Amino acid sequence: MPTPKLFAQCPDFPSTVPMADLPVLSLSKIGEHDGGEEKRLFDACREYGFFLLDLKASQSGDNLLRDAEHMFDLTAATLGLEESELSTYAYNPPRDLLGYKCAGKLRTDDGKLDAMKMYMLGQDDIIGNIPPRNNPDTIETRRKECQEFFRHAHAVVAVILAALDRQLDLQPGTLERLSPLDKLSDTSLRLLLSHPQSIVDENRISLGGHTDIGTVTLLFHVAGGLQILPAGSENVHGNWRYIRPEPGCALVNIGDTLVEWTGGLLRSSLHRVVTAPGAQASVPRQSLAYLIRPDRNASMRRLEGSALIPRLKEGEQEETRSVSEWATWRAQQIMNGELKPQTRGGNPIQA
Ligand SMILES: O=C(O)CCC(=O)C(=O)O
Ligand SMILES: [Fe+2]
Repeated sequence: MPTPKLFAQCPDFPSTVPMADLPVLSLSKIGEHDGGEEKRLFDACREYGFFLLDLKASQSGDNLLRDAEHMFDLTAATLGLEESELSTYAYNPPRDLLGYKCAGKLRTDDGKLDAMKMYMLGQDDIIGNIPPRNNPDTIETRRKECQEFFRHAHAVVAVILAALDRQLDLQPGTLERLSPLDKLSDTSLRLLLSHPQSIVDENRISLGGHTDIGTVTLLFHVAGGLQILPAGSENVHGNWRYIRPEPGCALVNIGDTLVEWTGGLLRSSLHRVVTAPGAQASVPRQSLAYLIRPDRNASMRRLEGSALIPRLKEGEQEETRSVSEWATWRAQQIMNGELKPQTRGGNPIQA
């Protein structure tokens, strides 16, 4: 992502590192219900759980690119504040995931500590579904810009969800109705920053391997470093593939909730962030993740009304928890080390 302006400020992504071969799909074509483009989207969501979304040549895409650029400025201003000020907004996991997370709070796959500073902005706070939370002035003075980002990002995700409804043979509007902008949810915008190292270790994991818990994530990045583990590959350094950031594109990935809802048809892939490759390692790395979570009271039960989504097999238990109960349970299991995140779903469609 975002615009050529930000890419011009970053050294080139090297062509010599192993890369994931993700398709680039056009938001404008998906918005016009182009059957071929929608099929490619569906295939990518099942094979990789990831694709690049070209936002150019679309009014809603252009709006979002402009907003994302504003959010890059906001990230630099917010995460550039003194640690002593940021720590007064510290997040409080697993109960409250909004606010500031300093680097070194999380354990990565190799047992070391992460290197990612983050600030999480809640959609409910920014849109006004709840009374305003207390955020640093860098954010409070830009509430309007943040609102624009949330609204435009939500509109772009709605186009993807509508295409998934059609491909999954669901009633029109099914997926969007489960994640409305005006209902309480844990949808958030994560502002991320990692600083360059004085001595570069290209294998340093700045954010450990994970899958996203929600439905869909839109990611905006300029410097590389994000990697995905191809399905079926063992989790060793040599198997991870870099994703090359592309100007004018957002990276889209499927989260665990959509794997549950589709009985494992769609895939959520393990991903992580390492040192940005080549000369990019020398610059601060910023990114933005818009993480969509459904209405808190929605059910995690498999979606009904689609002939493609498999029914429960003998002995399989129906998931009856709500979205928020399931998320708390899963986060707790991961924190206790009882569950190791891994790629899920991508199961073949039963004839
Ligand atoms: O910074 C990135 O490129 C990825 C961030 C990410 O995966 C997340 O916030 O869930
Ligand atoms: Fe992620």
